[in-house]
Amino acid sequence: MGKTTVIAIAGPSASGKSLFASTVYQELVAELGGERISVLSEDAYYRDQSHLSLDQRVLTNYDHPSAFEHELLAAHLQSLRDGNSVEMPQYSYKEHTRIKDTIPVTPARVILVEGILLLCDPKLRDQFDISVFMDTPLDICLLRRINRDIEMRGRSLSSITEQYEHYVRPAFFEFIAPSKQFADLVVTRGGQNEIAIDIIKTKIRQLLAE
Ligand SMILES: Nc1ncnc2c1ncn2[C@@H]1O[C@H](COP(=O)(O)OP(=O)(O)O)[C@@H](O)[C@H]1O
Ligand SMILES: Nc1ccn([C@@H]2O[C@H](COP(=O)(O)O)[C@@H](O)[C@H]2O)c(=O)n1
Repeated sequence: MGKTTVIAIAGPSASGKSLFASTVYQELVAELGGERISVLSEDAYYRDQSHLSLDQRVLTNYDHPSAFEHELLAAHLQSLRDGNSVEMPQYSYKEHTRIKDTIPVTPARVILVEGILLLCDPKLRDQFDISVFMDTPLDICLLRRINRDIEMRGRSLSSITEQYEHYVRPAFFEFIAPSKQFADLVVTRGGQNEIAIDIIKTKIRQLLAE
């Protein structure tokens, strides 16, 4: 296997990062097979809070860098670059903590990693060869987050709007928007921007052909 290339996909919550990463991954796996591409999620590296009660866990600010174990994500990316498999944690948005199971991730020629604060952290930025920022307007993100969090994450409308006002929106202006400067490619509209998906797929095909 040649040198590993890590592609980061960052941007606000519900901007389409997961959809973008999974579309690129699934379309390339259908075309080329899955052995040479892996996907990681920053959300899997939210800190374990199993020592706290559920009432205490809901008080955490999940949009602040301190909520993530970025050291572990950076270490896992380095291990994958070094040719070693890692056990990626799994996270429950309903329980607000990690679950016991992990997912084995094998070293791959191309690693896609997606998450809100990836480009804010210098030790993570050092691990990225290509960085993409999903520049979806914040009002569209909010509408998508409301639908997704009610359907997929077991949230009420009032809990979503309260969390959004106190934590999600402030973190966008303090951490996420300023991190756009570190992106190589800025993608408008979200996870269904077919031209942007095609550009990343073309780059990955080139890397896999080297
Ligand atoms: N371009 C788009 N058009 C319509 N819905 C979209 C688009 N991009 C993403 N979505 C939807 O918005 C929600 C949030 O997208 P997701 O990929 O989970 O965002 P993120 O990973 O950035 O939080 C999901 O339900 C997804 O299907
Ligand atoms: N227990 C948690 C953990 C995280 N969140 C929110 O998830 C967002 C990041 O994930 P995306 O898929 O939306 O990028 C982040 O904005 C957190 O507020 C949560 O609500 N509960």
